[in-house]
Amino acid sequence: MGNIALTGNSKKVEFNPRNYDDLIKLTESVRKQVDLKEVPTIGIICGSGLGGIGGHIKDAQTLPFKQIVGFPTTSVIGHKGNLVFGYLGGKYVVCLQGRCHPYEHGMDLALCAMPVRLMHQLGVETLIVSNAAGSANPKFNYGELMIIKDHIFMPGLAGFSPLVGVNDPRFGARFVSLNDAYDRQLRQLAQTVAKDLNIVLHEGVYVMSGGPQYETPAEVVFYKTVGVDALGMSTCHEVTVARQCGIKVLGFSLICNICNTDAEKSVDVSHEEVLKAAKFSGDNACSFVIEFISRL
Ligand SMILES: O=P(O)(O)O[C@@H]1C[C@H](O)[C@@H](CO)O1
Ligand code: HPA
Repeated sequence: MGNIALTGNSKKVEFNPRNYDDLIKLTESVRKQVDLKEVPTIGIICGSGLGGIGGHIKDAQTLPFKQIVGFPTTSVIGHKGNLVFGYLGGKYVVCLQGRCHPYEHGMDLALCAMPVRLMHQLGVETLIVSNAAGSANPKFNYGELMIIKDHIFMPGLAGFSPLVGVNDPRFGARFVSLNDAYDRQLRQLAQTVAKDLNIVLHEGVYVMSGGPQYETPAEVVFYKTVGVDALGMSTCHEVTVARQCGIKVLGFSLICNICNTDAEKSVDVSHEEVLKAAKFSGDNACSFVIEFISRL
């Protein structure tokens, strides 16, 4: 997998993630730096520690985020910060090997969801989005996978939506329906694939907190009470933008820790633990994604 040399203008240029023309310029700069073999109709976003998915891509061309003027950076360990193009499960894909979290970028949700708009410009029609998450469901075990059937977007509910601000209609509708945000047919296919691969696959509700702090036991109880199964700090802003562009979404969480609901118990959660779980179950996640793509 070779890196692509920086071409073009290295001068600092203003980039406004809410400006459609800026998105087109950024897309052109990606096209200039990659020799696209086909239209990538499938996009993948790798969650914490799940970048190994990108490592399975054949005939890969890798473009580091930092070589794309305007692209937000990622500083979180377990997120390499590359766009990888190539073949996975026999299909031509674009993979975000690592993501930009809103807590790293002053809660600029539009900036952090911009890579989804880029994928759309490049031709993506189906997005597979993944994350590492804590579990609030006693039936879920460490290292298992959960398909997201619905989400609660806490920052979005509090006014931090990537769609806040003047809407250029070229991005999509002003008011976006998030019914069926996680495509039912894709979820059914995911269940079939997991069964055939003998992988445990739950289905449940994912909540995105702003982070970067993990939840208190009282917050975990609160989330459990409102029907949350998995807790994380990403994904919902990306899915919101994907739905605005009309991209179909499959989302899944890798359960990396079991969330504590008892303030009398001392239970630490750490990013190291999260990465350990991702390493432990990363192979399952990779096989699942590859097989899923091959059946699309
Ligand atoms: O990118 P994801 O959502 O997988 O990252 C999770 C949430 C936090 O960024 C971090 C916490 O350990 O991992
Ligand atoms: N809470 C929020 N985000 C997370 C967690 C968690 O318990 N585990 C991994 N990402």
